[in-house]
Amino acid sequence: MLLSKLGELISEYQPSGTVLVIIGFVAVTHMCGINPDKLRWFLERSTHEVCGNSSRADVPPADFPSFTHIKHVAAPASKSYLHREIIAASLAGHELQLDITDLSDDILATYEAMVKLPNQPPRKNNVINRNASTPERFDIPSTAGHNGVVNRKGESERSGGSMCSRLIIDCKESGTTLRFLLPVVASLGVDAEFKLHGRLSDRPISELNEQLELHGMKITRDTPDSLRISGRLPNQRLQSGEFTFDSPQSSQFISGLLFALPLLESDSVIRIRGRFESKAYVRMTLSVLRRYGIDIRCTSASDEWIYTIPGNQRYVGKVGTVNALEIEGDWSNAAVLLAIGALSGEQLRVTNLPLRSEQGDRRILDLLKEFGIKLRCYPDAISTLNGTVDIYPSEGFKSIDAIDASDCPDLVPIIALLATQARGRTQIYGAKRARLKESDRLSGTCAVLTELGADISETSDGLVIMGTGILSGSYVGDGYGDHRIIMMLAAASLVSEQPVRIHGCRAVAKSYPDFFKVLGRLGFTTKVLSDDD
Ligand SMILES: O=C(O)C1=C[C@@H](OP(=O)(O)O)[C@@H](O)[C@H](O)C1
Ligand SMILES: C=C(OP(=O)(O)O)C(=O)O
Repeated sequence: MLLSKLGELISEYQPSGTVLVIIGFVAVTHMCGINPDKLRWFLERSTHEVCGNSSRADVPPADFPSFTHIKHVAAPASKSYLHREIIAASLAGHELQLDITDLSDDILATYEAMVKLPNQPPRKNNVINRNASTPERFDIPSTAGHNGVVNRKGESERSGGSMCSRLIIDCKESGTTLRFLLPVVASLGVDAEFKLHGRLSDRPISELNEQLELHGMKITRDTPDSLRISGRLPNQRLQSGEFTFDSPQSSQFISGLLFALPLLESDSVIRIRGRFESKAYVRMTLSVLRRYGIDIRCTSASDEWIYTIPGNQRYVGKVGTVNALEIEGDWSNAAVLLAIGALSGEQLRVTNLPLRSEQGDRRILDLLKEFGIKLRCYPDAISTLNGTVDIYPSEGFKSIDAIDASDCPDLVPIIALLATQARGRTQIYGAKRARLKESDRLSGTCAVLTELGADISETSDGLVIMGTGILSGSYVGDGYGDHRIIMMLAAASLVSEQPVRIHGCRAVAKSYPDFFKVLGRLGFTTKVLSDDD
């Protein structure tokens, strides 16, 4: 029996709250007439197998062109790059449009904020400009959270409202939106109130706030779900200078400042000492900034990193439309798709993957290989930046002694699931910050996999998993409302004897609104349950 026939996933979509949907995975062969992959095969002159982050030409594998019956799925656009691109394109002065079909909640939060912000710091007379004709004050409807409504095609509609001088930014549950836009707003000299939802009100922010306060800003937190920022003095904006962090709890503090500090009148320095985790995300920030003409110099020595940021810079970019097709694929979400391939016992092709990438979560490729999962990667013929990964049925997974997750914290839940299928003991360490996400992802992952029957335990900074193979427990719950745990649970249904029941699956919209639709296309079937089922 195929593993893929074992799993059954039951989920509840909100906000209806009463509708339960059963999703069972059945091995449905993908049927297609003219196969685009086959066509691409003929167009390609050569195939490359990519090892690590370097690529070498290779002869095509003997079984390579057998495309017709392969299930395939394209990775969605990278959420992290989308946030960055929207901010940079907007600061470059564009009338921002999004061309994205499956817009996630997090990206919507950043977009809605950026279309309301001026794109340049105030001029000497303190007039703030969104565009040439924008007045000094913002037109902000009084209903917080629903202003600047954006349809999913990306057109901004303002619903009218009163004039007030404080901008409302609804971050939803997006840490990136909050931590990137706090410094950006401060650099633009805008008084703003950030609305925080779900776990975002508990996630670390004080280290960034302290630095902003040391540089001319006043931050008030009257309630946990709201944070206000303004200049300490009237019309004061963020002051340049030295910003210091000791083992920062989030790299997003650094990325946010890197977006903001080039806009200040004088030069600044960011100095980081101690442990600097999730560094790959800062590299992503720097790569976007470079494309927008922003000059930042980095030096590092043992446990100190210094970013030197000249002031008075301007973002320069050509396009005002952020198009999902021009953003590289998301390795964090692709990791779940690749794991589904590995666990299903069938061949799966994941396309739209940047084989060379700054994304730390590209690490999943190396981890899959270390787990002993057979895969092949090859770049696209037209844009060699993009590539495809084929996952083949594998005999059995090998455990991995030690996985340092300090640069890829978002992979922790899905790695833990893969480790349950490996022969032996796998330890994940360096993942303390996984506790500081949409949920405590170490205890959440440990709890849900334990309920499913896995042998897993928590350490202070990671997880220890003894591979057991097929999981014989059962799970009913909301996956801690955490998109990454919910997606991992969906994948776990492939190796679980009992149904996996997830309430509130809508939480996946934080990063991957189409996730369950994609599962449907891959052969998972859905069934609506009544409350009595
Ligand atoms: O900058 C980014 O895009 C992100 C940085 C990481 O956060 P930390 O730096 O807080 O680890 C990551 O977990 C998050 O999902 C996205
Ligand atoms: C932690 C995440 O995002 P953010 O920090 O932007 O909320 C995530 O997407 O897993």
